[in-house]
Amino acid sequence: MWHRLGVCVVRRAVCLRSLYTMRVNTEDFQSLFTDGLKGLAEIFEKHQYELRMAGGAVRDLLSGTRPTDVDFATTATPAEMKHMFQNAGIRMINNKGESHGTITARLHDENFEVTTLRIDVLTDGRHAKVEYTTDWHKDAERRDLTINSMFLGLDGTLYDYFKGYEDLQNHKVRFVGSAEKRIQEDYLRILRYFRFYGRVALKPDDHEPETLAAIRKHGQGLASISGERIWVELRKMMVGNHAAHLLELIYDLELAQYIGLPPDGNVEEMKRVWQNAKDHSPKPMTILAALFRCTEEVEKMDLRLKVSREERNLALFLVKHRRELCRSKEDPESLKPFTDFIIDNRDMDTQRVCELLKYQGEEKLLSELLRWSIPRFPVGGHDLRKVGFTSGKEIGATLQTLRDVWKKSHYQMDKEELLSHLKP
Ligand SMILES: Nc1ccn([C@@H]2O[C@H](COP(=O)(O)OP(=O)(O)OP(=O)(O)O)[C@@H](O)[C@H]2O)c(=O)n1
Ligand SMILES: [Mg+2]
Repeated sequence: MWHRLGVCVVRRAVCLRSLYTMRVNTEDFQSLFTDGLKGLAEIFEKHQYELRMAGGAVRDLLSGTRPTDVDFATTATPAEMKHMFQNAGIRMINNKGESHGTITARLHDENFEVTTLRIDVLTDGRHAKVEYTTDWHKDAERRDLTINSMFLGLDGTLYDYFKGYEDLQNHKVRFVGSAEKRIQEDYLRILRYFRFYGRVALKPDDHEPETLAAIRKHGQGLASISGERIWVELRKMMVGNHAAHLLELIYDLELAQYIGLPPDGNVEEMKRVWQNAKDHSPKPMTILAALFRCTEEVEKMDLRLKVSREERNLALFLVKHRRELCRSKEDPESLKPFTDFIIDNRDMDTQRVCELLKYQGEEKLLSELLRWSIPRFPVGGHDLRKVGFTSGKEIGATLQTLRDVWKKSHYQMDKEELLSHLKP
């Protein structure tokens, strides 16, 4: 499979502190060389600082996907970079990253984030105090997973200090060195592990026992991580492979309570819902909603994770309506209970009901609803005034009656037909 992707063009194994190098020259790699990147490469070369792609982008390129954003690493310090960019008249933006070694340069309308190689000298599970280095191996060593610890030179040379490429080929997710140590440096890495497992592993439940033991041992550390960061990871995990297995594992490892999920979540229901929905790109919240037994649990989760208003409303909607808003026993093929519900609740978007159908595993009704568009009720207050109604209260009540008639007609009746209902 890897050869098909055209990754291995030249292989040269160089034994240098167990460094394994080879050349990458895929179309995706070549396509990254925009005028901006060429300019960036030139200026680093001119000043004889090394510049390599780092982390996630290298992982993505080696697994045959074009990275959405590329982080760069360099031997130049932030001060050296600033000096170099200033002299070359290159604009730098948002200097917020500078304190942890990142400079963002803007070339040909493109931003390039370049981070100085570093060692984490002090970590508290959330933040790190860093020291700059020119040692690539040391920078790789402080990264979370072997598959995220590789660098790629702009000439295509892969620098792989911890067998990340081998792990990627074997679909293995492993921490760099000691899992316990890496986790204690940043507890969010527990969720990152799950997220990347969903991306890389072929089957569920193929974890290294030591990794799971380390996660179980340090799970409580997640309590100190901000809800926003947790939700970013959890949401990405939910759209990857093996999401139900990973959520169940979160329960088995007793992590749920630290990340805003109900400690006694309904895991069996969640697994059922995942089976129902997995082929229909369910929203993360559609699957999570199955864990909640009542709306109070949704509120608690929201307090911790600060999900978007839309996500919160979806969870509340599913928990409230998952049982009673369902296909009718008499006419199971009919979409009508669902479309009536949408018509009755004018602020209800069709999407939310689509998520409900995914939750319930109603494939056929789902594809029908996706093709359905909300019909417009053809009568307004002014129409009733025209035919002699004056009292607002009466107009309101009559409109409601006409709405019911219209619904019974499967939204087929036009204005004239509906108004004719008013006449004796
Ligand atoms: N808690 C973390 C977060 C990040 N990293 C390192 O920083 C790189 C960049 O981090 P980030 O952009 O957050 O993740 P990516 O791996 O690039 O994944 P994505 O594709 O989601 O951006 C990672 O590859 C990894 O080497 C880490 O070691 N520990
Ligand atoms: Mg990234």
